[in-house]
Amino acid sequence: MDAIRTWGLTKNYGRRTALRGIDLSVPAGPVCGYLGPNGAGKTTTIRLLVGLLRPTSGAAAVFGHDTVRDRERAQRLVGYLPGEFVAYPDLTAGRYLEHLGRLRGGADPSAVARLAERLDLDLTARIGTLSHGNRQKVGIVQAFAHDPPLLILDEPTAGLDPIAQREFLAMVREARDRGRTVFLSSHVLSEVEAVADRVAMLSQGRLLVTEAVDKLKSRAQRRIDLIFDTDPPEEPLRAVPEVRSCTVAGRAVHLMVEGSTARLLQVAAPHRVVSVVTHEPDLEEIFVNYYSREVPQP
Ligand SMILES: Nc1ncnc2c1ncn2[C@@H]1O[C@H](COP(=O)(O)OP(=O)(O)OP(=O)(O)O)[C@@H](O)[C@H]1O
Repeated sequence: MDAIRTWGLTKNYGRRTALRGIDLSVPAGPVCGYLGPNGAGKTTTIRLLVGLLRPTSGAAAVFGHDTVRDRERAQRLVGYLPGEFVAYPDLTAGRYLEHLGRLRGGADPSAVARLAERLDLDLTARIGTLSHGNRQKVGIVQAFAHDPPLLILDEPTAGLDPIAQREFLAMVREARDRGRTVFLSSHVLSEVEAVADRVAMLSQGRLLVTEAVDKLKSRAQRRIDLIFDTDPPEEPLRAVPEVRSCTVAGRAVHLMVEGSTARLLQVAAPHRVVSVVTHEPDLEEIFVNYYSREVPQP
C-alpha cells in the first residue's frame, strides 16, 4: 500500500490556484524528496496531507485513510514538522515534548532525551528564548519522538547548522532502515540528493515527475576525462552514440556522456588510456532542464 496517495488534488486560495490536480503516489519504505522552487505548492500539499487544509477538489490518503473523512486515523500515523514550527514560548522544550508525548498516549521519554542529545538541543531552555535553528530542533524531535510510520517534514533543515543537518540526515536514514517512510520537502537539491531514494518535482502547482533518484541520474549527462599515452582517437570517440560532446586538449579528452559509459570505455581501451576520471552526474542539470521546459500557466 502507498504511504501517500493523492488523486487530482487541487487547492485554490480564493482565485489563486496553488495546486492543480496532483496525482502523487509515494510507496511505503523509501525516502521521497518533494522538490520545487518557492511558491510551487509544497507546503500546500503537505498541509493537505496532514489534514490542516481541505482540498478544493480531489483527495489525499495516508496509508489508505482519507485525510478529510478519516482525518484522525490518518494523523495518528504521521510525524509532522511544519515549515514554520511554533510552540508555547513559555514552556521549556522538555516540558513541551513531555506534554505532547502524553497527548499521543505516552511517547517514550528516553526517545526524546536521545534525539535531543543527538541534535544538541537544551531541553531546559524555554522555547521562546530559543534561536530559530534550536526551535527547529524541537520541531524535529516532536516529529520523530513517537517513531511514526510516516514522517512528513516541511523544509526540515531550514536554519540548522551543518552538524545538526548531518545528524538529521542520519536520523532520516535510520528511520528508513527501520521501515519508516519519510516525505520531505526542500528547494535545496543537494540535501534531497543526499538522502532521498525518490523525488517528486513540483512547479507552479503541477507535478512534473516522480522518479527514483538512481534512474534520474542514469539519464543524466556525466562528465568523463580520459588521458591517453598517445594522440587520442578523437573520431572513434565522437562516434560513440552516448557521447554528447568531445573536446581534445593534447592527450586529454573531456567528454559529456548520456547513459551508459560501457561502449565509450570499450572504444578507448585499446588506445593506451592512462587515466579515467568520472564525475558524478549532476542532478541540478536535470532539474534545470525540467523546469526550463515548463510553460507558464495563464
Ligand atoms: N494562505 C494563503 N493564501 C493565499 N495564497 C496562498 C496561501 N498559502 C499559499 N499561497 C500561495 O499558494 C502558492 C503555493 O504556496 P506554498 O506555500 O504551498 O509553496 P511552497 O512550494 O511551499 O513555497 P516555499 O518553498 O516558498 O515555501 C503560492 O503562490 C502562494 O503565494
